[in-house]
Amino acid sequence: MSTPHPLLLVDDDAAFRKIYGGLLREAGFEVVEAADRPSARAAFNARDFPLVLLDLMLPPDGSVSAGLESLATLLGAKPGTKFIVVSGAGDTRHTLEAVRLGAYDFLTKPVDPDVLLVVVQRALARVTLERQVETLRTSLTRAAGGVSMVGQSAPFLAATTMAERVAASDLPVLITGENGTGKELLARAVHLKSRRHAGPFVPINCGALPESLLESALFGHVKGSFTGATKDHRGLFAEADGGTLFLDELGDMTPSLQVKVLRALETGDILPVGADLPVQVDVRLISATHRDLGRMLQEGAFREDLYWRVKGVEVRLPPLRERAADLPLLAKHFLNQCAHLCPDGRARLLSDAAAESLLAHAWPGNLRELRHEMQRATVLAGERREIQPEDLSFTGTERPRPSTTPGAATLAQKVEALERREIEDALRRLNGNRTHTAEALGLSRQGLLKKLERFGLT
Ligand SMILES: Nc1ncnc2c1ncn2[C@@H]1O[C@H](COP(=O)(O)OP(=O)(O)OP(=O)(O)O)[C@@H](O)[C@H]1O
Repeated sequence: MSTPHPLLLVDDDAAFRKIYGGLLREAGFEVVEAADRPSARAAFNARDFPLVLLDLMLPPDGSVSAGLESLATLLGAKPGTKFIVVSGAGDTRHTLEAVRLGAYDFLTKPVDPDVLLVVVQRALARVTLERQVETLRTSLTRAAGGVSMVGQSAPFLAATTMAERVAASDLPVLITGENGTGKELLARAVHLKSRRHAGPFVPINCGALPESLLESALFGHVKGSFTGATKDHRGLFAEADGGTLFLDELGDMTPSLQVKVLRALETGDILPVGADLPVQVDVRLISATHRDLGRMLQEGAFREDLYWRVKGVEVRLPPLRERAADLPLLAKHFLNQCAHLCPDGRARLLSDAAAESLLAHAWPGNLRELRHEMQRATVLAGERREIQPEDLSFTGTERPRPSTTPGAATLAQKVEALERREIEDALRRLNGNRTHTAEALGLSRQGLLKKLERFGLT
């Protein structure tokens, strides 16, 4: 992405700021200026500057010792920032002291413009490198145990930090968040960080099976207990013994099954369908839902006693639109994952324009949608090294054009045709009310509007 790097230029000499600020702007930096210590501190605290050019002798007092003290404070607050100290000729003792305190480099006035640019570029390269290392370190930490959860944004880190904290306990965990936000991946990470990590992790989607099948899948059955039960079946509670049972889409469970699950959790006993005697199991429960269980409680659609039993600790995974800062990182992660789809086996890169399109999109399908887009774009880019906006399905200029004809050839075209039909049907059913249609389809209103525009349904 071509956003200019922000740089803070702190000097009380207006002519110096004008000349060198202009030079740096010409070189592609976004330069923020400050003329005294208080305004420098305010600007520094207000945003993230990878680089600061700092004059030590600043108003209000002009004292070097106050300048050094303030350098130490600023460095303490954001140790990743690179400070380049600008001093007058003959000020060696103080510049060396500044370097000892942690300044990255120093320049002596009068500053040679070429030297300034070299020093600034070198410091910036250093910051970039250090940040990349930090990113890799974060994703490697999260990769421990085979689950790689990418992300550095504050809302994502709040969720994973909370999950890490509860992982070691045996408390039940309820993971909430929209579809595709990474709930199952987080559940696996919690399991792998728990004392049960060597035991089984058994996932089941409670919304994918009708009630009777789900009951027998969870609790097992004995041979002959119903037509088709030709042999004993242990059930997933029993399979998860000593490990973790992950109940995905818990909010989709019918009330009568909720009662049975509650009993199993309260007693640690499960009764296979058709069995006379219960079986004891030792299972940690992690559940997930994209539904608002609090509202379901009020509406009587979810049992309160089960709610408190499964909730233990609730971890909310933010939707992708709330973690835009993670988008470039995640896009790169998914592009790397599908490098094998490229003719040369090398991961495709995002052009600046494509990266901007990603940032402008609402991502109703969250990370799953992003992963799908990156796979699709990788294939469409073919021999091209960079992904362009037209490789993305939501830019409206993708190749090949979406088709709604029944004979549509590719999977992507068929999916799009289906999507369009579903939207048209829902709109008809709900008398064209877009808010209700978006709700019924599990989309944000903005997401629906984009699709309407893309499909020419506006
Ligand atoms: N932080 C992350 N880093 C990398 N990949 C991720 C991350 N979170 C999720 N993914 C990937 O995104 C996809 C969707 O994640 P996952 O299936 O865990 O979401 P979910 O919330 O359980 O979805 P659903 O609600 O539809 O069941 C998966 O391919 C998963 O590997």
